Order: sequence, then C-alpha cells, then structure tokens
Amino acid sequence: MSNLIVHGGSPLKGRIVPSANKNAVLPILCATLLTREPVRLHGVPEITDVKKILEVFRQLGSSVSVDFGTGVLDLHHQNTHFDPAKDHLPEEMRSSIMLVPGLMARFGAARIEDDVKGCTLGAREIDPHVEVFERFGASVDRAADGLLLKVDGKLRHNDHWTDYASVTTTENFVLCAALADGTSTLMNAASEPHVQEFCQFMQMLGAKLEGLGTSRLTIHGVDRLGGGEFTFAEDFHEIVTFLALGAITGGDVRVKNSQPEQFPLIDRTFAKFGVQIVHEDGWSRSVVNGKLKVKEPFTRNILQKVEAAPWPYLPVDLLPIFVALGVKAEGSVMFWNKVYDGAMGWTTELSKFGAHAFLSDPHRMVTFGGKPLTPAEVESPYIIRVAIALLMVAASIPGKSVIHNAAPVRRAHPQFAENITRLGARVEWVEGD
Ligand SMILES: CC(=O)N[C@H]1[C@@H](OP(=O)(O)OP(=O)(O)OC[C@H]2O[C@@H](n3ccc(=O)[nH]c3=O)[C@H](O)[C@@H]2O)O[C@H](CO)[C@@H](O)[C@@H]1O
Ligand SMILES: C=C(OP(=O)(O)O)C(=O)O
Repeated sequence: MSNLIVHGGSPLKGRIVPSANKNAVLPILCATLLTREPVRLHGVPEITDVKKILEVFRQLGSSVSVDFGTGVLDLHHQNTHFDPAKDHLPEEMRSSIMLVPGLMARFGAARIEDDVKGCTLGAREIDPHVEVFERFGASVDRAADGLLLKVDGKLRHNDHWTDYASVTTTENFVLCAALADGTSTLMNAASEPHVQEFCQFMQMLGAKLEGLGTSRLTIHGVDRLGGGEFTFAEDFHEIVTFLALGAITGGDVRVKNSQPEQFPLIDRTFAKFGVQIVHEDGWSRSVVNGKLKVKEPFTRNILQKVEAAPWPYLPVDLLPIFVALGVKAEGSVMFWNKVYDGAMGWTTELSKFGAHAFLSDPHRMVTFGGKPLTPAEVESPYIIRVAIALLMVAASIPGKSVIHNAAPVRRAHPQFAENITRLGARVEWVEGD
C-alpha cells in the first residue's frame, strides 16, 4: 500500500506548471488505435493509467517510444495485432473501455473487462457503452471474465440520444462514428473541457466532426484517419488543486493557465469560501484576505451550496477539493453530487481530523467548517480526488498526518509529491501497511 506522510502547516508558495488532463490524455491514446499513421503527442504525463495503456499497446505489437522527461510520446500502430481470447485490456480504470472502438474498427473484435469501473464513486454503468457499440453494429456476448464484442465489416452509422451526458460514452460514440459508413449524430453529448480536447484531436486526425463543445455532435464517417502531432492543454483539475492548496495553507501559489475562459463558475465556487481567483498574463493565483470564511446566502432557510453535475456545471471530480476548503472555512456548505451515488462516504475520514462533515444522503454532504483540526491517520477510498482532498486538509494542519492508500493520486497527477514539495510542502511517499 502506498501512503503519503504529510508534515502540515507550511504555507505553499511559488509558481507551478500543471500537467495534462488524464481524462483528455486517455481517450486520445485510445483514439490513436484508429490510425495506421504515426502520431506524436507532447506533454504526456507519467501517470499509472497512461503507463497501463502504453503497456497494452506494446503487447499488441504497436511501436511505442516515450520520454516522460520531455513528455514526448511517439506511437505507431502499424504491426498491431489483437486476439480477444488472449489479449486482456487494463482493469481498475474507466478509460479501458475506450480501447473498444479502435479494436472493433481494426480487428472486428474487442473485449470489455469485468472491472472497468475506475474510481469507486458508485455505479459506473457500462450499459450506455454497450448500447452505443450495438448501435454501430456490434454483437455483445458475456464471457467468463468480461464481455466479447464482434462486428462484421464497417461500423454502421446511426443517430443516438443518450439517457444522460456521459463523458466516456460520448467519446466512444465519436470513436466509433469516425470510421463508420456514413453520418452519425449524438444528442445529449458531454462537453467537458477534456471531451472538447479529445474532439480537437479527432479533428486533427482527420475526423469530420461538427458541434464541438455542444450537446449535439455530428460525425461524417471517413475511410481512413491520418497521423500528426498534438500538444495537450493544462489540466483544470491540477490548476484547481494547486490554487486550493495555496488557499488552504495560507500561501501564495501561481499556476499556469492558458484557458481562464473555462473558469468563471470555478472562480465563483472558490469565492463561496472566501478565496478570490485572479487570472493575469496566462497565470492564475488564489488570494485569501484574512481567514477562509463561507459567504452567507441572502436567501433564508438555505445553506451555501456547491452543486456538481455534467459540464457546464461544476465538474464532479472537483467536489472533494471544495469539500476540503469547506471543512477549513468558517460556516456551513452543502455539497451536492448530482452524478454519483457513492462519492461522499468519506466523511468518517474527515472526522478523524476533528472536522465536522455530515453525510445527508448518498448525493449530499454538509460541512460545518472552521472547527479546530488536529493531525490524523486517515484511509483514502479508491478515489483520486478524495486522496488529494485528504492531503489538502492534512497540509493545512501543523503536525504529522498519514494518508493511507493514496496511490490513486498517481493515476492522474504526475510527480505530485515532488511538485508540492517544490512549493514548500513537507510530504513523502512511504510503502507500507
Ligand atoms: C476517464 C474519464 O473521463 N473519467 C471521467 C468520466 O467518467 P465516466 O465517463 O465513466 O462518467 P459518466 O459521465 O459516464 O458518468 C458516470 C456515472 O454517473 C451517472 N450519471 C452521469 C451523468 C448524468 O447526467 N447522470 C448520471 O446519472 C451514471 O450512473 C454514470 O454511470 O466522467 C466522470 C463525470 O464527469 C468523471 O467523474 C470521470 O473522472
Ligand atoms: C474518477 C476519475 O477517473 P476514472 O473515471 O478513471 O475513475 C477521475 O479522473 O477523477
């Protein structure tokens, strides 16, 4: 088990350049399977999920050359082979399911492993994915350790309207449609910044895609996709994490941010905790005047609230970061995760720090912030951003805390401990129980 030891109480200060967004990098890596031309990617982060996908590519005979020091990755799926009976896909990561379209388009077969659930946030449905694959002409059979998919000839174009705006289902629809035999449309498409970045990459490969960033995507299938070069944008999750770490430790952190136009709602959410975000010359910083304090609503009989849902709402993956601010800031806040039914069950861990957080129902938590906090040993669930949130709270409390089972951090945030150490944090990884 990987544990993070945190000696908290030091204000984090300095400048930092965030990495690429895992949730943009992974669908893009999966998309490269659709082309036989070379692809060069810049800014590829050294994270567990990326390494797992690259390992699969190597096993399938693709050419993979990566230098995590420079962030340059060269991929060439020329001599790639796939046997659904022998070749397994990565587990414990959601994006494994986005390897399916490339494999189906190329080999007429693919598999979905039993565990493609990723973070333990509640139900992570696969039915919307299966439905998409079936609409494109796949037959789906249950095997002992997963699902087997088969398709004869080209994928069949279709029009689809999903039950809800799912990030990876939208990406899978686009991946299937890119090489399908006609024009496909998707209604209720997700439009998160990482979905948009993925769609830009698809356009770079030569996909004919319209409606980028909207809830209606139209894709005209083409016979083949090309190669090319692509540079990843900065990850908004990392930007928010570093800004929040600056604010919660009473420091002064400046984060490179080339897309502040994505931030108005995020900035307003920070302001609810007394944190002002300033965007200047391609950098963002968090400013706290005095103490963290919850902004009281004018409406009677309600609490200040933070609601997370599919974009353009506040992204659910940012919610734990704001919960950490909620237990520090004086006042009460209700957090509402409109997407997941199992993402809030870590109030027990917060209480080990002396924090007061109440789980109202599977979707809602209330923090009563500003209580005196003491260092603690806590256990992170298998949820990347919760491990980060527990670390944030620990970093704000003088003394030694331990975050057990913090390895999920490595799924999304490269060199995280090293990066925040450079900002003045005292934190180290220890392997143990
Ligand atoms: C690899 C990747 O990109 N993972 C992200 C992706 O996962 P992923 O694509 O798996 O998430 P989905 O958008 O499909 O949503 C996950 C679950 O939430 C529920 N649901 C979702 C939307 C909705 O409007 N109503 C609803 O009920 C469904 O049960 C669904 O199974 O998007 C999630 C939501 O932003 C993020 O937490 C994950 O980090
Ligand atoms: C929940 C996340 O990832 P995954 O969907 O891969 O579990 C995340 O990136 O926060």
